[in-house]
Amino acid sequence: MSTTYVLREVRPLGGDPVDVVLRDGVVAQITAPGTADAGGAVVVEGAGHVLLPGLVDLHTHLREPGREDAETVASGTRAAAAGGFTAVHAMANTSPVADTAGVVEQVWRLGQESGWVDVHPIGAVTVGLDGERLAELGAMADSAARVRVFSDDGKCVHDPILMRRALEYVKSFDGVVAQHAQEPRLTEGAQMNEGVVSAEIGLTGWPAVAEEAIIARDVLLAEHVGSRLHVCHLSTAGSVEIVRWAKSRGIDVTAEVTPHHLILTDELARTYDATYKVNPPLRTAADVEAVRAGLADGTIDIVATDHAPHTREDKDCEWGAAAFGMTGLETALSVVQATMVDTGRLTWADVARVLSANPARIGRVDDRHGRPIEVGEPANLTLVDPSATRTVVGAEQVTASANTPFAGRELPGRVVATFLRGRATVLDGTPVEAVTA
Ligand SMILES: NC(=O)N[C@@H](CC(=O)O)C(=O)O
Ligand SMILES: [Zn+2]
Ligand SMILES: [Zn+2]
Repeated sequence: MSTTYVLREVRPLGGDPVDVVLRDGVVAQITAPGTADAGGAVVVEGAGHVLLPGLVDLHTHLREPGREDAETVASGTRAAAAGGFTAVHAMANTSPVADTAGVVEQVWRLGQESGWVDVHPIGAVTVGLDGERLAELGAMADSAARVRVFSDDGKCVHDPILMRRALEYVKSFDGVVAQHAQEPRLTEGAQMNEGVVSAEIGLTGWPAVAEEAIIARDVLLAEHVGSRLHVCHLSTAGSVEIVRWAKSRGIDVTAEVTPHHLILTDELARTYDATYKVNPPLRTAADVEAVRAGLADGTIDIVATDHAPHTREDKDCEWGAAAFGMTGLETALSVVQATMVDTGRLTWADVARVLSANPARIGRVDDRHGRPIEVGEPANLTLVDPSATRTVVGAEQVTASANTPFAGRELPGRVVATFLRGRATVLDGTPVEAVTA
């Protein structure tokens, strides 16, 4: 017998309060506030709390296999649940690279065993991420992991003929190529955004054009072959303009922005604290405004965390030697609330779209995730207290790594509870131990 939950006086998508009953893995009942029968059920008091579909991350680095010292599937998915997620797509830049059916099935199985969220492995586009030969995309698609998203993330598929072939290939199984848009020659030795700050502090710059040139090329390739393209972690005002133009032409492109690119700027590089070293780099305040506007008007489809855990040895060193990347699963929703909801640019219904329904659709897991909150739907849900505030402490994060850029910052909102198919993975803001699938 599974536990029945009554979510008392919660506000689905920020709307009017209702009671929501979860039983046998689904939303069993939605009734007037205070009226659901609590007999035999666990009651979660939710007055003022917003109920969202479980969040879906299209871009998570879980590091297993290969860098279990930074994160494992178990620790990363636990962090995901704490952040309100019920599904994550695990990037392929592991060791070995997830470029065969064997490796994606291994990650898929580890996800099943973890039980915190559904793990959907992303397959590499090229063998070993080396940009030279296409990986066995079809074998990964047909595997038990049912891969639909392919990416060499961490590296750009820069050879245009390989990119074209990949876009053509994924069409046969409704897949998508998620591009890490970085022209390699324009970014050799790059350490941060190219601009006023890089010139002043003397770090090698990563120019906006290196991102924009690849996105422009790829939307044209996607149009030419009639395929589906997804742009990872878009970060510049020019990139937003190109995607807006491509969509106006009917090109089948979707785009993501990370929480950190919605709030942080390259001014932080002046600290020389490598926590702020990330790829693509933090950009200018004008870029931050442009990506917020692009997210608000639908040019940017989703927020994806690009959760990139790294060990202290790889981050607590001089800027030039440090790894690129920052954690994000446990702060994503709060950053979206701070930058987009509390500023009046998105409603909670919009948040459900950009952090759940749209990523579920792009990753083709929308039969289970990103669903409307209705009777009979799978109970993949997250309950948020938007009036709470918290100060982020790196060492208190659930992820196995401490490289959060928000340490010491006060952020709004707190994930109170997360449910995966009606089972609580988080209650009272704390992961529920001993979960099994
Ligand atoms: N974002 C990063 O700075 N790093 C990512 C790779 C990537 O997303 O490009 C990583 O794997 O660490
Ligand atoms: Zn990337
Ligand atoms: Zn990434």
